[in-house]
Amino acid sequence: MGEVKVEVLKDLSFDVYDGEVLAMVGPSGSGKSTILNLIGGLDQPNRGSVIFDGTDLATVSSSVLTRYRRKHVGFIFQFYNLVPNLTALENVLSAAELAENPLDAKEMLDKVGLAERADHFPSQLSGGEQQRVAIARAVVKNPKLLLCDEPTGALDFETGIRALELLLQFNQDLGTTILIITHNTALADVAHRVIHLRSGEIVNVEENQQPLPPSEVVW
Ligand SMILES: Nc1ncnc2c1ncn2[C@@H]1O[C@H](COP(=O)(O)OP(=O)(O)OP(=O)(O)O)[C@@H](O)[C@H]1O
Repeated sequence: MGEVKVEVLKDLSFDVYDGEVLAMVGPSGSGKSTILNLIGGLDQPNRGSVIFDGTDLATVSSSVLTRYRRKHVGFIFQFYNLVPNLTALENVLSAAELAENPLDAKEMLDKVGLAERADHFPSQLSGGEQQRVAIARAVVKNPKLLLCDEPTGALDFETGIRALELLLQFNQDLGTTILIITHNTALADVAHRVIHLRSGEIVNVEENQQPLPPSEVVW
């Protein structure tokens, strides 16, 4: 940033295993979003590599990166990021149309319990419902990787649990690898592995021998 050098991630190295649910937890500013943006192909690092199935995302062109995002990555954001002038179904269809092997958009809306609300616009849906549409939109592409940035951050406790349950259901049914970044350490209890970050460094990696079902998580 001009004269100011901001070193965000330092000597950071980790693997994400196929089919796992991995949580990255750390305080504000620890670098979680930066990591998600690198893995999601939204940013490229100044140094180092980000390897997905043998391809180093750090060195590919922006069009290769676009294809990578389109084909392999589903994003879920804290504030849903639905397109306001498209209905719930159209939001899901818009993602399906970009994908090579999409799942059925109506079926995905049904799986998140919103088949009846398919023709409603985001402004006509509650926060939890909007997040469920966002989950359907991310999953309909049938991506290898679901990247979730504080997926329960804007939801009340019960609605947050419901969103978590849906994510884990897709992990089980489709084998989708899920990476959740959060400052809420309670969310980490549902993950298979947890990486703890502080100031751009990994301070600890733990394996949850018995991940909790979302219904038993409390925050
Ligand atoms: N585009 C940028 N330019 C300069 N510094 C940046 C940029 N993006 C992030 N940073 C800095 O990188 C560090 C990590 O930010 P990041 O957003 O990855 O953290 P985070 O753990 O996701 O935080 P939060 O939980 O608050 O979202 C912070 O010090 C931030 O100021």
